[in-house]
Amino acid sequence: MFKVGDVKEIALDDGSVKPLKMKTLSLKPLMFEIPNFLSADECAHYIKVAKEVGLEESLTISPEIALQRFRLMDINQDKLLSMEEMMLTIQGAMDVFLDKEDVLKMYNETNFDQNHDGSINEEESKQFTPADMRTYVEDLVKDSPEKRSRYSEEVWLTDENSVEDTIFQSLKERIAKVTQLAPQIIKRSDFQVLKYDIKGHYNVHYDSSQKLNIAKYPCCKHRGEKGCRYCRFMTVMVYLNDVEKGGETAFIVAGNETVDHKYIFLNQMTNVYKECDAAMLKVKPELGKMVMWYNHLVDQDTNWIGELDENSLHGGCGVTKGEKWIGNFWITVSDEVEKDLDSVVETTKDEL
Ligand SMILES: O=C(O)CCC(=O)C(=O)O
Ligand SMILES: [Fe+2]
Repeated sequence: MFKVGDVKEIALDDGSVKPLKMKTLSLKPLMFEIPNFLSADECAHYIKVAKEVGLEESLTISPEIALQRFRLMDINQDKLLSMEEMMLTIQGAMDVFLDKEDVLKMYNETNFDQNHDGSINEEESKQFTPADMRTYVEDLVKDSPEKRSRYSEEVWLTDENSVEDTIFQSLKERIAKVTQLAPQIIKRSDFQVLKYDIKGHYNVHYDSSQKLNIAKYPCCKHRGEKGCRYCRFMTVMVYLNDVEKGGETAFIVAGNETVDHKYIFLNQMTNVYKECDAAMLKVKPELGKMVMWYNHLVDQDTNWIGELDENSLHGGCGVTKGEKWIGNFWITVSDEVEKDLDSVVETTKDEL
């Protein structure tokens, strides 16, 4: 039905003269781009509102969880933590991507590697605590934010802080039109503005959650809710400015037949700050351009949100000149199409 490279015209009913041009970028994940989805004025508007509401640093792993996760990863179980294993330990616990030189420097500046052989044996591992290592790594990334898994600032634009904002309301209508989803589903999704400075980036991740233990972890109704999983069926992302250099969005395994997570992890392929060029598909940030993709496959029985699409792994490459602003619209649904359709009816009733 879709073919990579195909362009489909979508006429808007809002008086726009030109139809939008939607190009298919990939089938795995199913992904499209629409240039000039937002005008320069609209982009400037979101940047202004984001600044007014106030941006905050984007976080990944909280310091408490980092401490819990610090179990030394002796992958080959030889009771010795090699350089690579130490790099993966720090990555898994703190979402920080060190290279060999950084680990050697850490060993030189601390007493972790007492016999100076470049690895940590059982005896040495008992001489320091996870907290010692965390303190060292936290200090290191203060000056080297490019080693973090994510370096950006963000703000959420919600109906509370933006309900009067007609530009924001019209964006939702436009998204409903191009995604062909009910406006009410779009309405309860989340919109976030992100800013990246130089060295800003976001290493590889999924925007949604795996469909494990559905009964135990139902779809979250609200962002930040605990004990649930993200059901972000689609991501709609708009670039709000032209980036002088860098800042592409990288889909590292787009179009691949299989996705080997172990290989990706062990080879540090998730580090798009360093490995951006290795990605299968890269999208260049351009003012007003929108990209949208499905984070999930379609369930054959329900015709609604299915398994996570493993090919949707992606990240934001490092900004090397200028700054980068984007808007993310996460289309959030529930597991059951009936529930979603009911809520559509409910919301419509509320509005009458
Ligand atoms: O900055 C980008 O290009 C990607 C951002 C992203 O993946 C996210 O915010 O979830
Ligand atoms: Fe993302």
